[in-house]
Amino acid sequence: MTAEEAVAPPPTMPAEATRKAASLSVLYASQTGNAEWVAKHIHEEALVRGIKSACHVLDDHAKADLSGNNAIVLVASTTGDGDPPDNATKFWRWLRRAKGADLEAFKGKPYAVLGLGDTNYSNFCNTAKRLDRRMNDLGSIPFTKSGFADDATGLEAVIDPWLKKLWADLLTVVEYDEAKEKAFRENAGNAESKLDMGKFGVAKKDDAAKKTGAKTTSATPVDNASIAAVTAETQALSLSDQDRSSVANQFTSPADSSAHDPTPIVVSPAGLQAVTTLTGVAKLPTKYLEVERMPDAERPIAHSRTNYFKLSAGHESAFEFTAQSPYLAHISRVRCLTGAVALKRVLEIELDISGLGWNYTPGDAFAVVCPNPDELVLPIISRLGLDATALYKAGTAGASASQGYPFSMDEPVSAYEMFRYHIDLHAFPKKSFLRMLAEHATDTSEKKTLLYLASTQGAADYRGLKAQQPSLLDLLVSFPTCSPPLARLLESLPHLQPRYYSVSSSPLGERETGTVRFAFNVVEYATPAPYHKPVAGLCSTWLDKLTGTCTDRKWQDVSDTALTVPLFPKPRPESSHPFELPSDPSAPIVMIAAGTGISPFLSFLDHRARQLKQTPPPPSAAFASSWLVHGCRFPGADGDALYDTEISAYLADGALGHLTRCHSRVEAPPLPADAGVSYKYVQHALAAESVRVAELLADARARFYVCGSVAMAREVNGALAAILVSQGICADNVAAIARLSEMQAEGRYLRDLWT
Ligand SMILES: Cc1cc2nc3c(=O)[nH]c(=O)nc-3n(C[C@H](O)[C@H](O)[C@H](O)COP(=O)(O)O)c2cc1C
Repeated sequence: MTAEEAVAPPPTMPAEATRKAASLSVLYASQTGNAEWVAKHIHEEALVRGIKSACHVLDDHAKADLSGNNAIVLVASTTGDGDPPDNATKFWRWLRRAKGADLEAFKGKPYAVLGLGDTNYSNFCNTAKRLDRRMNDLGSIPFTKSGFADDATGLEAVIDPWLKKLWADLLTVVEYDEAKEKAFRENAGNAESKLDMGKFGVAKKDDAAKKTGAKTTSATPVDNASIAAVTAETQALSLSDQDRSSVANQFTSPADSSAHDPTPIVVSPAGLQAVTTLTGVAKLPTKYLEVERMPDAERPIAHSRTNYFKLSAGHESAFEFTAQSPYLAHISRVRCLTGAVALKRVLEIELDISGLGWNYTPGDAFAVVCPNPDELVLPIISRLGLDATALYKAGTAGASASQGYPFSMDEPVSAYEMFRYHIDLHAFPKKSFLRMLAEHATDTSEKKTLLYLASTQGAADYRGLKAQQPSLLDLLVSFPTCSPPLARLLESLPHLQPRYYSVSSSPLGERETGTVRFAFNVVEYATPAPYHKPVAGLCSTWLDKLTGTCTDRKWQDVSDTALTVPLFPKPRPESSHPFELPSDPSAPIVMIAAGTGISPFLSFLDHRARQLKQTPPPPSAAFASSWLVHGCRFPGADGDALYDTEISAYLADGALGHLTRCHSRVEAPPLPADAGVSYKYVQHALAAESVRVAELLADARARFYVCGSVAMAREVNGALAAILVSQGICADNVAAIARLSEMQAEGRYLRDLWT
């Protein structure tokens, strides 16, 4: 989809809507921080442009005074399987029930919608599209075209042009202070999107050149020759071909290098060499934050590490715990679910949550608030010339209270705490961030490279940058003369987001033992060729190290009671069809999973196994029509067929009716003794069992659950559609896909997916 196609048809403001709104309300719904970041920057820029603006998360819509004379900008992402983010669930509930004056308030209200989504998922930008429809139905009037940005191709391809148009259109519908708006425009050296590379003059002998031994240039004004010279520096600054191949060799064996070793980014010299003028250069982020170091105040790192989350107050109910104020759960046990031939280790951890008061349901999830590793945090702090223990207070320059901090700064925070607990150090660098870095690079060649990456001409290299997945440390190492002030970094970098995990245990067990279990892959991979940089998953690596890099298949008690995992329960989605067992225990269920996608199904099966031991137990045949289809790579004790022992017991006890195992890396898959037939991938198993699958698809009581990667879910969806056609239930593929969408809407086809 092109940026043009991602935008809805042009709106028409009726003639009567000529009175300008007195203020702006920016509302956002965001699961992992992208939409929040965009919304807060719209709000901050509005303030600087002299617009009376407030910014709130959708669940706090009451604070936005929607009944007032305001224009609304809505920025919303989509999560789950087309679901709204957790921080919009209360808003949807309110909107469904709202009547009278609450609904009247939307009539004639000017609004704009920006959606963030990912076309890898089937319900692209569903939240924003639903919001758009609802606002329209309520009589609100779009004052600019809706934008739908796609994470699969790069959010900025849509967001940047949408923002440009937003500002032009917004000023026609909302009052603003003309002097401030004029000052903003005049200060637009920052906002200039067309840059003559010559205006940066010549490269001077600088630290980078000294470091790399590169030649400096002297030609002025800058022409192609000097650009070429700059390129030579850039090349030296990055990696030569020889370096590149040695880096590649070095990183083909990730064990030899650490995922946190600083890695200079690679920029192709050819692109930079060709340009003399840059166009479409991203705007600088709005400056709004003032950060002050508190004199003679410091907090030792050791103190921060043991006490940081203890500063948060205790809570009465489980859902009062949040990312800022998490519950500290002790680790009781750990085990490794995979054997020696598995390509990825899968760990299961048991946590003591006896003090949390969380009555979870099988299929629920919780968030782990993981810190950044010290191997990254400390070099960044040192590279920026900051003192890790120094305490800082932040505020905004303007009188109006801003909510654009990367985290709550009501209390002083040390530099160490900011970088360890709050800032996402692996966030993909936005073009506006690169522009900001350019502003603070003293070396000409670094400045040019950064501006080039933030421009239209640098688009291919910018994509290359994405493929390299640079950390903040990688960027700072690649541009050694660049030292942005702390305030600019805090404005530009997104929050560190918690990571969500499905429970793999039953709440019936939790009530007995006060524990919850969850399973996860220890994420390790290398970036694509030619970079081959080792990457480690942030949270899974932290949990792995915390529990002593366990390889034992048997549960290991964790005796160190100081080891805690900060967490909070994920609120149940407002959706009427949560990922949970049907209330009728005899309703047929088909659970389709690959890898650790089996976790919520373990929770289902553990629950049913415990129910069978209760008095009175459910009827003996109650769970007979349950079917688990699970895909892994290698079977057996050495492989990664997770939970073999438990699943055999569930089959024997009657908690599970049927099992189909799929083994993708076995040429002629052996049939495990107790496991029925084996296939390569889960979609093959479904296709081979077409008749049975078709009966279940046609059974209004049956539920299909899918958990795992989006890629796997796409194949499963295709296989189910093909069965609907081949078994004569639907006339063609179009009808079959529509039938599956209906099943989703009815809660008969539930998916919990990740990319
Ligand atoms: C677990 C998960 C589920 C997602 N589900 C959808 C989806 O159903 N539809 C969609 O368009 N995008 C989906 N996305 C993509 C996000 O909407 C997209 O990455 C967006 O930039 C996230 O913005 P946020 O950080 O503000 O939440 C999903 C992303 C994740 C991680």
